[in-house]
Amino acid sequence: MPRTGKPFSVRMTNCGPLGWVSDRAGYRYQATHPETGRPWPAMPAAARRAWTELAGCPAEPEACLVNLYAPGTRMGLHQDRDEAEFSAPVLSLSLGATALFRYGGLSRSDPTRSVRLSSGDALVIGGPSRLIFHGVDRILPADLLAPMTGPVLPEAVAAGGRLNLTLRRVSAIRPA
Ligand SMILES: O=C(O)CCC(=O)C(=O)O
Ligand SMILES: [Fe+2]
Repeated sequence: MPRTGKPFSVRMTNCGPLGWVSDRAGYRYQATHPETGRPWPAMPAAARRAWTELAGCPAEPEACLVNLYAPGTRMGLHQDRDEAEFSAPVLSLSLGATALFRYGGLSRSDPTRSVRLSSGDALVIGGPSRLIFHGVDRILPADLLAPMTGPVLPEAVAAGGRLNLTLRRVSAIRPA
């Protein structure tokens, strides 16, 4: 995290041409993994397809942030504003355990509501809502989940964990 250098409780990685990274210096997008110096892996085809079908944005997504929530982890209320192009939405895809997702308005002090994001849910944060405050209050215990059929998560995700993919356009879209 900026200033402290401590890790977030939510584990993160990226795929696609650009990845969102944070360290003592702050937050930024970059084309390579900060430790290995290697490019991020390609975005899964299913995620790119979801962008084409749901984002309503002709430009390609450039970054896919992968958040891994172990049971007991959360993400504080924040805005996604490290991108240079706010006309493109953030497309969020949820897998695994259900999250209690909180969202409010364009000011931190605006009233908030919460909604459950379950495995397979897609959420578009865009248009006039592109800069709303949002976060994850908690990951619901597995016994509250609807029964899931088949393996939905990689083995590396602990039981009761959640994966969230956010696809983003990072750089300004050039007029055609
Ligand atoms: O995990 C989620 O549903 C939200 C993730 C998020 O807000 C972010 O990565 O910026
Ligand atoms: Fe966010």
